[in-house]
Amino acid sequence: MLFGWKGTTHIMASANGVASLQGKRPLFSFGAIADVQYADIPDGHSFIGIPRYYRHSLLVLQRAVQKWNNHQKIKFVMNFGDIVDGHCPKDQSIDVVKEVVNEFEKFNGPVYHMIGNHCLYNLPRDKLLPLLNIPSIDGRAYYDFSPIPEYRFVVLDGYDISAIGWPQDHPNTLEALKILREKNPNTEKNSPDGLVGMDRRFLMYNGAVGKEQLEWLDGVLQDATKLKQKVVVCCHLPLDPGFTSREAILWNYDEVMDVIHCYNCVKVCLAGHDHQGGHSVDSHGIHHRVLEAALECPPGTDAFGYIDVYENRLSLVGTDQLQSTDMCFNP
Ligand SMILES: Nc1ccn([C@@H]2O[C@H](COP(=O)(O)O)[C@@H](O)[C@H]2O)c(=O)n1
Ligand SMILES: O=P(O)(O)OC[C@H](O)CO
Repeated sequence: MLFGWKGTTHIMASANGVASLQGKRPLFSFGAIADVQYADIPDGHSFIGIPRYYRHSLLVLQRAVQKWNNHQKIKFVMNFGDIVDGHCPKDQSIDVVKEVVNEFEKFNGPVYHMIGNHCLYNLPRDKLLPLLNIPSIDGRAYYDFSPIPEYRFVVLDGYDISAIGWPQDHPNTLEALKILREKNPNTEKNSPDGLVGMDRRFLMYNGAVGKEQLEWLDGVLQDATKLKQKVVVCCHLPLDPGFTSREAILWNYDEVMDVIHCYNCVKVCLAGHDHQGGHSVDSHGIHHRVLEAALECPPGTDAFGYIDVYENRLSLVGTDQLQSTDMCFNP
């Protein structure tokens, strides 16, 4: 990790950057929002007492869609997961997911969703993925797309190996439970108590990328390299421990980054889940930007943005809580 910031401490940086950021038109732009976690319930707070505004988050999303539509040059929108909160009454889950998806669909263009732990607390994969329009075989929720020939987006499924979302006897559930048993001795598998350093990520609300998905990722990056495409990797769970809470990272972030670091095509990794947000640049010059959560915006404030994509940088233009960030790289 070379530099970064977390929460409100912002360190300006231009590590592998570019002399002038002015004067060029973006190749394209896309909208971004994370952790809407809507539920029709009164305000509450996280386990450590951070306020959560379950109803207001839908208003944040509505204002986001309005802004993206008014902008007129937003090509698509990325939703970084956790569309609905785990506290949503379960008899409302399907309707609430539909309601939030419907708000996203008011955007005049494609919307790409990814799954988060809270989505999976509400619905199993076979119900959830069709509602989110995630193309899927056997419940897998990873995919890629290329908005222009020069760029490829890879959406990872961070709950591929997970104790939530798969049937209880599914091999992926069993593999996840084995990992949790080995790595987290607490009875409450969401508790990091007693876990040291990076081991604090072995919590039930996180997960891992499985072997098949890793092989798929390798193939996509090989192909992108052949096609001279730059790649943006998106995942609900952050992939870099630089300036992210250790309790929020993908279990096998190291294996995923080992694959990514075999190539030069990945320039930026984007994530949600760690609600306070952050930005780091890893040892290979890859930017990791974790987006601040819509759920934790006090009423009247926002956390969404859009990203202008250039040949040599991604420029995140944030609203209110979502900090603007320039991510420069060698093209
Ligand atoms: N230090 C912690 C943090 C969390 N937990 C457990 O995880 C659940 C989810 O936490 P949120 O902050 O996302 O609401 C929480 O209900 C606890 O069960 C914990 O044990 N210790
Ligand atoms: O979105 P939650 O409730 O799973 O919270 C995740 C934590 O913020 C990870 O640190």
